[in-house]
Amino acid sequence: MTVLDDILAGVREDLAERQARISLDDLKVEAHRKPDAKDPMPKFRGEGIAVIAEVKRSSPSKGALADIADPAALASEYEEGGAAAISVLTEKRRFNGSLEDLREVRGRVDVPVLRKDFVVSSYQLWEARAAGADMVLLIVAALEQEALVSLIERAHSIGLCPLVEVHDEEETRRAVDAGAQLIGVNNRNLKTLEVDRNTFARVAPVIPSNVVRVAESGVRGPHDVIEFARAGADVVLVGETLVTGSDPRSSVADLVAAGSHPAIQQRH
Ligand SMILES: O=P(O)(O)OC[C@@H](O)[C@@H](O)c1c[nH]c2ccccc12
Repeated sequence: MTVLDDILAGVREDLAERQARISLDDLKVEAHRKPDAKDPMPKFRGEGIAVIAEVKRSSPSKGALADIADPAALASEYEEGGAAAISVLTEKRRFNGSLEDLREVRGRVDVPVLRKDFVVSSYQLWEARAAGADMVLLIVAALEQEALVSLIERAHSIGLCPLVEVHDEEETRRAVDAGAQLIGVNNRNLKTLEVDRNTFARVAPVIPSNVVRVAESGVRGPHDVIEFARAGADVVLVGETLVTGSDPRSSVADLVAAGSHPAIQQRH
C-alpha cells in the first residue's frame, strides 16, 4: 500500500463521518449563500510568476512543521507579501488542517483561496464552496478517469476553479484529456513522498501552451522560483519554506520579486 492509498483510506473514513452528520442539501444551501468564487486565472496569467502560498501545519514526510495558531493571520501576511492566492490544507490526519482553517482564511484575505485536500467525491466540492473556497485541488493519481472528468465539470459548474495535480507525463495527458485548464506538477511523488525538482521540467512540455502551469513542492527560495519559471512555470505553490521561515510576508515578497525578474520570459 502506498502512502497515497493510506491517506485516501483515512480521508474516506472522515468523509463518511461528515456525510452522516451534514446533509448534502444543507451544504448546498450554505454554498449558495456565499458570494461568487473569485477567478484566479487573471492573476496566474498576469505579469511575472504568481505565488500560491500555503497554510500547512504538518506533512506526512516531515511531521509537524509549524504550530500556526492563527491561520488567518498567516494568510494575511502572505497576502501582504504579494501572494496571488492562498492554499489551505484541510486534510486532518496527516496535515493537521481543517475546513475551519479555510473559513477563517477566507474571512481575512481578498485573494482566491484553494482547498488543498484529497478530493474523491463531489460532496467535498460543496464543502469547499460552503467554506468559501474559490479553487479546489484534484489529484489525478487519486482518481479514475471518469471521476476526474466529472469532478472537473462539477467544480466548474459550482464556480470552483480546479487545480489538477499530476506527477508524470501519463497523468498529465489524463489531466489534459479531462479538460484541465490549470495543471499543477507536483515535484513530490505522493506514493513515496520523495521530492525531485526535475519533475516539473520533465513534465511541463506535455502541457499545452494555453493551459496554466503550476510548479508545486520543493521551492526553497527565489533561486528555485527562477528555475521553475525558466522551465515554463506560470505559478509556484510553496508551503514548507514559508511556514518554517521567520518572516512569511517578506519570504513571499522575495519569491514574488524573483518571479518578476526581467530575464524570465513570460509565456502569456
Ligand atoms: O511544502 P512544499 O514542499 O512547499 O509543498 C507545498 C505543496 O506543493 C504540497 O503541500 C502539496 C502538493 N500537492 C499536495 C497534495 C496534497 C497535500 C499536499 C500537497
